[in-house]
Amino acid sequence: MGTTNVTESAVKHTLHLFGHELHFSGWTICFTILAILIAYDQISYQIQKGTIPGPIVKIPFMGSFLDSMKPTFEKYHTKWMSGPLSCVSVFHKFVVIASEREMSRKILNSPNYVQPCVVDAGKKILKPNNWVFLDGKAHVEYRKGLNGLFTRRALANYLPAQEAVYNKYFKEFLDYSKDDYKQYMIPFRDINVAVSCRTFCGSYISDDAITEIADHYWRITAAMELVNFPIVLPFTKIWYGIKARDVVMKFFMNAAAQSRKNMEAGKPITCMMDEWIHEMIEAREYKEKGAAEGAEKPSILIRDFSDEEISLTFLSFLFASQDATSSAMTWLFQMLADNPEVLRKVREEQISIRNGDPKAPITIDLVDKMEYTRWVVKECLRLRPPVLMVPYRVKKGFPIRSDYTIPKDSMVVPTLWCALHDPEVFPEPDNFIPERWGPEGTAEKSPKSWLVFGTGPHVCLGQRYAVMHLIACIGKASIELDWKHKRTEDSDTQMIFATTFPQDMCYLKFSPFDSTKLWNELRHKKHEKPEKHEGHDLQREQSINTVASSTTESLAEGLTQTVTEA
Ligand code: HEM
Repeated sequence: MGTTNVTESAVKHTLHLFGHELHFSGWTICFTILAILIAYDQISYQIQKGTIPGPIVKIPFMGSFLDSMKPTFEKYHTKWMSGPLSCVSVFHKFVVIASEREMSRKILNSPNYVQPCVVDAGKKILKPNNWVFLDGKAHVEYRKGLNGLFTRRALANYLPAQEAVYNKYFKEFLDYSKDDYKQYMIPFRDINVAVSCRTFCGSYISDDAITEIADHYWRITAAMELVNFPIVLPFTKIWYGIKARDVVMKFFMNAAAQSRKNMEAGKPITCMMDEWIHEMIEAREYKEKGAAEGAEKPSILIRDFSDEEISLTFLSFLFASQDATSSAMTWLFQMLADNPEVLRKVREEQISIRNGDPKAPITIDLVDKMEYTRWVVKECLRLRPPVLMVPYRVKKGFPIRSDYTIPKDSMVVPTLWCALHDPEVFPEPDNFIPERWGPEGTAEKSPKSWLVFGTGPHVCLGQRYAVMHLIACIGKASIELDWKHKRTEDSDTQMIFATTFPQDMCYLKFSPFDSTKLWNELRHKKHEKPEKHEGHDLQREQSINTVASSTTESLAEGLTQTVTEA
C-alpha cells in the first residue's frame, strides 16, 4: 500500500489510501509517532488519575521528574493537603499518595494488594536474596524467627554495650564543640552506627571497624535514589554503595563466625548475633534430643541460618535503623535545648531514679522508670517523624475507595506525618508538648494515630529497641552533659535526606553537666514542702500547654522513700 520515493533533498513516503495518494516526509512521520506517544502517555495518565487530585496534565514522558529530584517538606505538605488521595506521574510510574490516617492504615494493612516497594538500588545494595524482599507467607515466617531478638529479656542484654558507646561518644561530643558551636548531624549519625554495630555484634567488632563502617555508610544512603542508571558503572553512587555494603558485610560475617564459636562454647549472650545463634542452637538441640529427653522447648523453632544470611539480615537492620534513628536523635537534642524547662524535667527524673548517682548503670528496669523521658521521646517522634512516607507497590488493582481503584503496578505511598499531626488527637499539633502522652493528655487514647513505625505485617521490627535506645541515650546525656543550640533561620526547616534533619544540620555546643546541684535542690525542695499539700497544688497548676512540675511531684515521692531509707 505504501511506497518510498527518494528525491535529491529528502526521503518522501507515499501512502495510497482509498484511491488518494498522500505524501509524507520523514519528519512528518516522526512527529506523528511522537504525537501518538504523547497522546497515549497523556490519556493513560488521565485514566489512571480518574477523579483524584494531581497535575491536570502530565509533562510529556517525564511527568513530575524534576520535582522528585529535589524533594522538600513543603512540596510534600502541599501534596498531602490537596486531598486524602492524590497522584503524580514520574516517567512511566504512576504514584498515588495517601495522606489521611485511615487511607494510610488501609494500605499498610492490605498485604494482598501491596508489597513494600524497594528502589532499584536497594536490591543491588542489600542483595536480592535479602529477607526484606520476601513477600506474603515467606516474609511472615522469616520475621517470626527474628522476633526473639527484640523481647524485653533480649533488649536488656544489649544495654551494657550501648552504654559503653554513649560513654565514648559523649566524651567526643564535649571535645568536638569545646571552642564553638558545631553541626552535630554527622556525629549523631556516627554514634548511631556505633550503637547499632555494638548492639548487633557486641565486642566481635573493633572500634576501627566501626569507624570504617561509619565512614562508608553514608554512601549507602546516598545511593538510594528513586532513579539510578540501570547498569552499575564504576564510580557511580550505586557502585560506591555496593563497595560500602561489602565493607559492612566483611565485618558482620567475621562477627557471626566468632559469635557462633562463643555460643557453641556456652558463653553468655552479649549482643543480637549471640541471641540469634543461641536460639538456633537451642532449636537444633530440641530437634535432635526431642521432647522425650525432657529438653526445654525453645520459644521459636527456627531453622539454621548461615553466617551470610545472618550478616545480610543485620545489614538490613543497619539500613532500616541508621537514618531513622539518627534523624530522631538530632531532633531530640535540638528540641531539648530549645525547651530548657522540658530538659530540666528530664534531668529531674533521671537523677531521681538513679538516687542521685549519675553513674548508675542503665538497666532495663531503670529504663522502665523513665516515664517522662519516654513522653519526650514519643513527642519528638510524633512532631518530627523520621519516616514521612513508606512507598509500596500495587500487586493488583486495589479498590481503596468505592470511587477509586489504584491501578496494578502503580506505586502507592501512605503518609505517616498527617496522622501524627491530626489536631483532633493531638491538640496544637505543631507544638512540642510531652505532657500529651501522660495521663492528663489525649495522645495515648488514639493508638491508631501512632504511625511513626508504620503498621501491618511490615511494621518496624526494631521499634521497641529504637525507643529504648533513644530514651537511654537522652536520659544519660541529660545528667552528664549540658548543651546549647544556636538557632538559625533553617533550624526548623526539615531537610529530606532519606529521613528528615534540620536544614542547618543542628548547631550545638556541649559542656559537662554536674547533676549534684540539681539533686540537692530536689532533696531540699522535698523537705521544704508541707506534707499535707503534696500533689494538689501542683496538679491544679498543671495544664497541657505548660511543662510544669508533674514529674517533680512523683519524683519527690520517690525521694521521700530514698531520704527516709538514708
Ligand atoms: C526511630 C527509629 C525508627 C523509625 C522511625 C522506624 C520506622 C520504620 C517504618 C516506618 C517502617 C516501615 C513500616 C511499614 O511498612 O509499615 C520500618 C520498617 C522496618 N524497620 Fe524500622 N524504624 C526505626 C528504627 C529501626 C531499628 C533500630 C531497626 C532494627 C534494629 C529497624 C528495623 C526495621 C525493619 C527490619 C523493618 C522492615 C520490617 C518488615 O519489612 O517486616 N527499624 N521502620
